[in-house]
Amino acid sequence: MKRGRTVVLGGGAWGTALANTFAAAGRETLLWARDAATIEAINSRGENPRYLPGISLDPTLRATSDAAVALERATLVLAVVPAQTLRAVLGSLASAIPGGVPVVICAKGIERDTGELPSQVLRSVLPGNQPASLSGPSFATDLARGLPTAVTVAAQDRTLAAGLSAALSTPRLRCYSSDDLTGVEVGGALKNVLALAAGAAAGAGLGASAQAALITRGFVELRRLGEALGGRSETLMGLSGLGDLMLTCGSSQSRNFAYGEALGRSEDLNGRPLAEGVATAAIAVRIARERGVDAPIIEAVDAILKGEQTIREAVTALMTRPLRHEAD
Ligand SMILES: NC(=O)C1=CN([C@@H]2O[C@H](COP(=O)(O)OP(=O)(O)OC[C@H]3O[C@@H](n4cnc5c(N)ncnc54)[C@H](O)[C@@H]3O)[C@@H](O)[C@H]2O)C=CC1
Ligand SMILES: O=C(CO)COP(=O)(O)O
Repeated sequence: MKRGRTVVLGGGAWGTALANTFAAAGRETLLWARDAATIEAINSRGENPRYLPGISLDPTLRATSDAAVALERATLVLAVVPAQTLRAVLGSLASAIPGGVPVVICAKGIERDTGELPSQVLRSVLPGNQPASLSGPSFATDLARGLPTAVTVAAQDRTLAAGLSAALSTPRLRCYSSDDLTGVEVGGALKNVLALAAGAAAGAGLGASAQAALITRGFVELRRLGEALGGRSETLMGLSGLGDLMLTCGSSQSRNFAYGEALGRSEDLNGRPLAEGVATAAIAVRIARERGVDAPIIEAVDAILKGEQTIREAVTALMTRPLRHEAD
């Protein structure tokens, strides 16, 4: 793949952390953001106090709100805005994104209104650009602090995926390539729903045993739904499925886990940071029903979020389901 300018769209926690990683590795990188104060803070003080407070960014990282100038010479674009805003953001930038340039989506979610995965959204908005997805266990604050991790970069075309993995890997970010775009996207989206469940169990004080049982059975649902949508089992067992599940279901550093925890403690949920799993839970339930996939934990998460069920009621319902063979 031709090496040139990487443009990261989105000045939130993950967009800033990724752009910072590439800049620190000496790659020509430009961060596009809409918030003037964020751009000013990155360019003049090397920090993003709103999304990555207390972290010093690489002095070479530059940010701009001028999409036309940023994207003019882009050879690679990363879309790092919330999944539910992806269509609007890409739509507004469509004329500035050069045709043929791969667009790597780093959002984790399923579009609530359509049931489309981020790559499907991209295909409908930017038919002249090949979609790819970057997903795996990777807290923005870890990466921004220079801590190492490994993720998966997927594209339908195996050669493109391998090229992207080489282009995006740095000494701190090891990118494995995959041609299972659907599996990688579904794994990243559904682990957020299960992190809400794990957080709610922790917040409600259900104990470590329940937590482990919930995550394990939740992972069965992630695999069932992922495979029903066309993802491969081994992908869902990889960094973007199991790997990210292990990370986000075990730490309050995850915004989804922390949201679930607050829910479990009956705390006020207004004004909390982004928790992608909330929107994804609703559409995942619809997709599971349409495809005849049994997903009781995902259903319970959605029902609790909608106030249709209490955590206590959900636990009783899950515990009294007909007994079954584990592997069925
Ligand atoms: N924060 C993390 O540790 C990780 C996040 N992700 C995923 O990355 C995606 C983005 O997450 P974060 O950056 O953490 O969220 P964030 O809440 O920190 O930032 C979101 C950014 O998107 C921007 N944005 C929202 N709507 C926009 C619009 N209409 N036009 C332009 N910009 C808009 C906001 O201004 C903000 O800069 C999510 O799907 C998340 O699941 C993936 C891996 C790690
Ligand atoms: O996806 C993530 C880590 O891999 C971040 O998870 P949260 O969005 O729950 O913070």
